[in-house]
Amino acid sequence: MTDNSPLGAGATKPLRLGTRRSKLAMAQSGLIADAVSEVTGRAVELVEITTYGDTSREHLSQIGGTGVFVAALRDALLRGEVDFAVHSLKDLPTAQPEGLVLAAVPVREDPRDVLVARDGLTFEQLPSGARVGTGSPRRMAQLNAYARNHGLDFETVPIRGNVDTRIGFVRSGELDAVVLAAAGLSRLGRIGEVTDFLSVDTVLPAPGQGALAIECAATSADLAAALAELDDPYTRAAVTAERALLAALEAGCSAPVGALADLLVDGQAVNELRLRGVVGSTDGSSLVQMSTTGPVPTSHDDAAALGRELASEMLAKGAAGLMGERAL
Ligand SMILES: NCc1[nH]cc(CCC(=O)O)c1CC(=O)O
Repeated sequence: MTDNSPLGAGATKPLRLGTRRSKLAMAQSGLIADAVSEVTGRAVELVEITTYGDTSREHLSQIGGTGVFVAALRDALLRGEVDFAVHSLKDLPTAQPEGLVLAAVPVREDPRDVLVARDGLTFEQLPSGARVGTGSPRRMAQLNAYARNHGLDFETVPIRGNVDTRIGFVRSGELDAVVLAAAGLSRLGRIGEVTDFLSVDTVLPAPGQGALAIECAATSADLAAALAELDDPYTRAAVTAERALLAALEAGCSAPVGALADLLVDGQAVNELRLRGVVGSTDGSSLVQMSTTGPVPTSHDDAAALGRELASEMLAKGAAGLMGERAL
């Protein structure tokens, strides 16, 4: 049964980790490669796979948003060209494809968004007319809503590109600031360039932000079991709730939806999971922001139920109307 499985008896070749070629993907894959090598006792080699998202200059919203970076990696997994893959969980479509399993969700990094601004500027210090780059409708909606509510008048500017490109807009003086995920910068060793960490009360991160997903073929049961040693049950529960919220809103990864689940700790005991969600129009003129709590989930279904529950409350408050506004 395990004859041609990657961890089967007699298998001696390195495990093949399919990865995008971007610096961020390589950094993430490198970290997981080391961890997998440790739990399996096997060498891991990186196999570079180019995706349409890596070569296209179009805006993500135009090429379909959800999953453009992921499809090629998944095809390689399903064809058996690689044994496993590492994704940024926030880029992963919520539907789990037939034939693949989410073998592990390791401990999440800092989920927050951050500002990289010229001259060390913090968010509150952005001057009137400052140009703040982000390609994310979620970030735009929340930044613009905050500006409206606090009398700030910076301008959000749609951009795309990898981390180097985006920070480059600030270094060249084209933009005053850009907004990025802390986790990506941290994995690239560039967290020192952050000039402000945005409170999640101001900008709620994308569902799954800061977490990685390790995926393999469902037929590689022994590999999936070994990878599961890298799973963190709390991170898994949190991102399951966040992604169930996203799915129930019928929104994709480029929709203006933020979600963050975290554990509420009372004394020493972890006793509740809180889930916060936000949907907004990209100009920030309307925002549906809600929160719920439930017992710490002990199953995938319980975690997902919390997400669905909050989604239906948000839909009752008009969330669907805001998500129609997909354009940058
Ligand atoms: N959309 C691209 C993307 N996908 C994952 C990360 C960062 C790492 C993470 O959130 O886990 C980034 C860059 C960013 O948003 O700044």
